[in-house]
Amino acid sequence: MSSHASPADDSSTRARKPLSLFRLREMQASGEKIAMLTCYDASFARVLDEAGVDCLLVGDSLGMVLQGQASTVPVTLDEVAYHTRCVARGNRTAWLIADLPFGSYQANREQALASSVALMQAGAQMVKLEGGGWTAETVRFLTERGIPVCAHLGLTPQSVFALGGYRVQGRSDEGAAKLRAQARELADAGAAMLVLELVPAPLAARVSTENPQLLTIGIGAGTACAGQVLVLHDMLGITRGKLPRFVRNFMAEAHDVEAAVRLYVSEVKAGRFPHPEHHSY
Ligand SMILES: Nc1nc(=O)c2c([nH]1)NC[C@@H]1CN(c3ccc(C(=O)N[C@@H](CCC(=O)O)C(=O)O)cc3)CN21
Ligand SMILES: CC(C)C(=O)C(=O)O
Ligand SMILES: [Mg+2]
Repeated sequence: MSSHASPADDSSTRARKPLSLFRLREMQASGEKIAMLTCYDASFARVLDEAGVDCLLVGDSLGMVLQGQASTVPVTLDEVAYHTRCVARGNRTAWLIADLPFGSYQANREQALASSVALMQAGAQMVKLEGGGWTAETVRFLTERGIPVCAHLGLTPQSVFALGGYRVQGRSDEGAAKLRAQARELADAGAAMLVLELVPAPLAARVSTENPQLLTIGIGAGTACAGQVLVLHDMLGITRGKLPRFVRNFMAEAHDVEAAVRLYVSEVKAGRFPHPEHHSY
């Protein structure tokens, strides 16, 4: 093989090896940002994978963007499993994460295990659950049984009715200290990844440096996390109504969906998204 790469051999078009937790940790160690998007079907999975998205999240946001519900609370395990099977068929190399929906893991550790098994058997490689404190025991139970877990702190939408709205979390000193303690507990319990949603950028930065064993993924959490995530329909400009400030419409700067997704990936990798002023708190 020639060492001179032809255009067709360029790294952006060359078939990529499937991502692993090991590879994601290498990326974090080398400072390469992780680009994640939500994904709910096979067609988008193929496009996102080919565009270089590192992680696909079958988010329970599907309840809002696909089903038209007012929150993620009505989403069922069967629905997430169905969309996970769809995404798994279209995906080739991206790391595939599925959300445990509301009510599928809160009862006890055994319920969380059964729900996680259903999502893993649907094709997920990692499950995500919301909240801190009581969840640490569940995270330990799952990780000890071979299930990679992503935790989720800050704005946890399944608790929207308890939180009183989609609001920035961890703004007070007490709130920030609590979130930091919960992140540490989740890391100690074996969580490999942590989504930080709608938290002040300095707090997300602090959690990231305090827990090097966690792959932190920010959404409205500033630039310091190991990676970023957005809801696919938001970054493609499809979502109607008032959008969170952390959203950027990449379709407005691109001629087709794949180009918009490629732009998102390159902006995340270059540290140009999120913009500290426009997309952070
Ligand atoms: N389409 C979509 N995008 C999302 O990012 C998303 C969902 N759906 N569904 C589940 C949750 C809900 N999310 C939300 C919803 C609203 C705000 C919001 O209105 N934020 C305001 C106020 C923040 C504040 O200052 O307290 C903002 O300007 O960002 C944020 C996150 C994030 N998730
Ligand atoms: C926004 C991400 C983190 C999520 O949990 C979802 O899409 O459900
Ligand atoms: Mg979710």
